[in-house]
Amino acid sequence: MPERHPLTVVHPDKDRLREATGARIVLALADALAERETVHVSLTGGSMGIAVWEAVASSPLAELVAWDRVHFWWSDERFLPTGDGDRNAQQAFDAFLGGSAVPAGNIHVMGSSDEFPDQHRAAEVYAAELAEWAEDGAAAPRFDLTLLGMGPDGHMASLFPGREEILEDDAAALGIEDSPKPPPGRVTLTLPLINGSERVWFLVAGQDKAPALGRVLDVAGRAATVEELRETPAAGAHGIRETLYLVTRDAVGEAGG
Ligand SMILES: O=C1O[C@H](COP(=O)(O)O)[C@@H](O)[C@H](O)[C@H]1O
Repeated sequence: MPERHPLTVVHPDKDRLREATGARIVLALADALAERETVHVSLTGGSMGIAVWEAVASSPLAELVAWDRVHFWWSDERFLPTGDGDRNAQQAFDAFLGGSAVPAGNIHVMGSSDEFPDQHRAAEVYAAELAEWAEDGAAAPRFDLTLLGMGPDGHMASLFPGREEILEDDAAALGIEDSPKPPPGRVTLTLPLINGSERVWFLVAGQDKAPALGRVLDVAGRAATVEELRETPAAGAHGIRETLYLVTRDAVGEAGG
């Protein structure tokens, strides 16, 4: 197993986290595009997961990126009708994608409740779309960058604590029922899929997340045990090349934020 060298970058507050991460995203994409023709990014929802794309939208650096060569995917989605303001894709569209030069064909949204009978079918179809873009028989394209949020309960994507979905090692995507965070129906990528990413960046802000983030950082340099994964699913995610925890001061239990 390759060694992990996670890095935590502490920002004074949410505004600085948003601005710094917006710039970091643009530079990482520009670097990745210098290495290969097509770059794949996996987005997350949540407060910081959307705010950083507002920062990209207003960044003068954004012109460094050939947006027509970047593909967008999601680590999870709320199973709601197309256009619902609570859908992660809709929020990303409003924050950045809608006003960007990214072609519609590069935007791979997870299925919505007006298109599919249930979230399980939406997950199967998303897994098939991922496989279409994979190289060499893999389950998905290699994500150059995966952004993740984390809830105060330690969930990431739609992989929640105290449940078995975090241990799924076969499917690429899963339908989730009875999510403890609304809405109850969701679609999520699985942990092995997320861990196939070159870079995984967690965006974590707020004092309420300090206990869960503490547990994640305790195991960040090694593989989490099954018990640790069940208690804090976010503790299982890491990138092949890089794992970054981009956090606010209060999220690591310091004053401020
Ligand atoms: O519901 C969700 O929550 C998490 C975390 O959101 P946050 O607002 O606490 O940062 C998010 O990462 C996930 O994509 C979303 O569906």
